[in-house]
Amino acid sequence: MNRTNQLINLLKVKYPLVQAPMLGVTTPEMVAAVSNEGGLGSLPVGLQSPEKTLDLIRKTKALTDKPFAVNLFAHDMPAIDVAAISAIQDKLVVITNRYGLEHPLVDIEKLQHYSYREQVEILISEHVPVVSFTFGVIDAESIQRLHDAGIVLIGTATSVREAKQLESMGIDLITAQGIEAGGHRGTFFFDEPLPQIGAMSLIPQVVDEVSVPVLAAGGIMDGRTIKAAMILGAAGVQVGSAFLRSNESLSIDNYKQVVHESVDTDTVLTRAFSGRWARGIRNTFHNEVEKLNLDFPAYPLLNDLTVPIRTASQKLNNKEFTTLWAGQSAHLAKLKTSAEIVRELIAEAGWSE
Ligand SMILES: Cc1cc2nc3c(=O)[nH]c(=O)nc-3n(C[C@H](O)[C@H](O)[C@H](O)COP(=O)(O)O)c2cc1C
Repeated sequence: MNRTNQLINLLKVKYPLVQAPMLGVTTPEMVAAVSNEGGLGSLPVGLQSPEKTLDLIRKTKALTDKPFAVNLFAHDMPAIDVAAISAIQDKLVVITNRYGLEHPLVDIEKLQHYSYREQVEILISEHVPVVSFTFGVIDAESIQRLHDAGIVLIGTATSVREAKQLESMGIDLITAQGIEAGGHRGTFFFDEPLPQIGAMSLIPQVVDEVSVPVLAAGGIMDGRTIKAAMILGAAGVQVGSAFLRSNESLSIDNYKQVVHESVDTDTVLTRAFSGRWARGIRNTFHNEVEKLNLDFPAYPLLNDLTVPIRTASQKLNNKEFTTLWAGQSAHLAKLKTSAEIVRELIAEAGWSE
């Protein structure tokens, strides 16, 4: 069986097309629309409480009876150095004051402890068919429990070394995330410089080194890029930025507009919002935080500190103090329904014939 058929059989989908999980952008409506069209929608629940996770899964199930993936963040919570984090918050307040932005302060002593382990129980009891994850590998016991429940696992790799690590832990499918990709890098080996490998180089090298099917991610926006990824050896594709401007996207109007007007050089990698490297369209917040020369705390501590700033910015439809995560090809994203986007991708890829 070729790798695409293997992937289709594993995921129980009609087409080898996965909508990338995009926390803050993806809605149950987007996930269901993609799955209903024969692709695999992915519901992001990284950093969400068990209650919210359950609610989102149930909302999605109410909209589709097709398989969809639920996406976790596979990191552990770091220890919190209250004094150091408070000092960073003080620096952020100077910025927001200067721009007259509302900034409710975070009580650092009460920062929530996220653990994907609590979510694993919900995924099992809700009989979720596919679980994907980023920011590392979930622990061996969780892998075993999810596999015992018949759940297919997809991990994210940004280098051959990470892909091999995922395969060695028994992960069923690997998303090879090129440097073009919007949002956070899935990188999880921190003993080497950040891998910055483009999809064109990453996909064939990962495909050569692992035996499980590989999903290509990063810069895939249309039939041309799908076909290129498949020629490079991908079994299927994972598409994110193409859905940024969809009707079902949570992104504020200004975000959709700036994505539309963006050019190839507008996105950059930044640690400004979360302490982890992520690709988005540069704005005032990036520039101001970069000037601070912060000693970035482990994820998600800076993320927690910037949530109120982003929320305030979004309320005002202000694009300067919120995340504008987008891939290098985001300019090609279309203002359509998610179902229309999927149908177009399938037709352009030549899969509907
Ligand atoms: C707005 C946004 C949010 C994202 N959030 C997540 C997430 O929650 N989990 C995840 O695994 N990947 C996340 N990603 C990365 C995507 O899974 C995927 O790698 C990327 O979108 C592919 O590149 P493209 O944007 O060029 O299509 C996000 C990407 C974007 C653009």
